[in-house]
Amino acid sequence: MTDLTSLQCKYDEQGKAPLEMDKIKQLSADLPEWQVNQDGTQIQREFLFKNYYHTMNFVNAIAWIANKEAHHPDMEVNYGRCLVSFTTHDSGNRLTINDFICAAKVQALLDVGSFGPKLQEKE
Ligand SMILES: C[C@H](O)[C@H](O)[C@H]1CNC2=NC(N)=NC(=O)C2=N1
Repeated sequence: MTDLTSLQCKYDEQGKAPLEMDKIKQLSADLPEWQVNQDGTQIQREFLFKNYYHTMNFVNAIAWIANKEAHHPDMEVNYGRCLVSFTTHDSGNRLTINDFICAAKVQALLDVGSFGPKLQEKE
């Protein structure tokens, strides 16, 4: 299967095409920690961090990805928590391939030392 992190968001017809449920299920198998909502319009994951500093470090990295890809998640940010939700507004708030590409890139941040599991453990 294609590694989603190796793809760039698409702004042609493919990037705007809402995904069918079969495709959503297939793509979300690569992102087991993320939840697709019941009607298949949003994918989200909650990330927990030790403190506000680490949370904001992560939020800033997500913002960098979002600006680079021109695809922006909703983020709910608390002291040690960030809820990241992707949907494609330009497609009537449906899921597109771009949501999965960006979710995979956010997920991959956890493999980087300065965002990794140690910083998500409570002190
Ligand atoms: C013009 C600009 O690229 C578009 O409005 C982009 C910006 N970021 C976006 N982010 C998300 N999540 N969905 C979109 O449809 C979207 N569209």
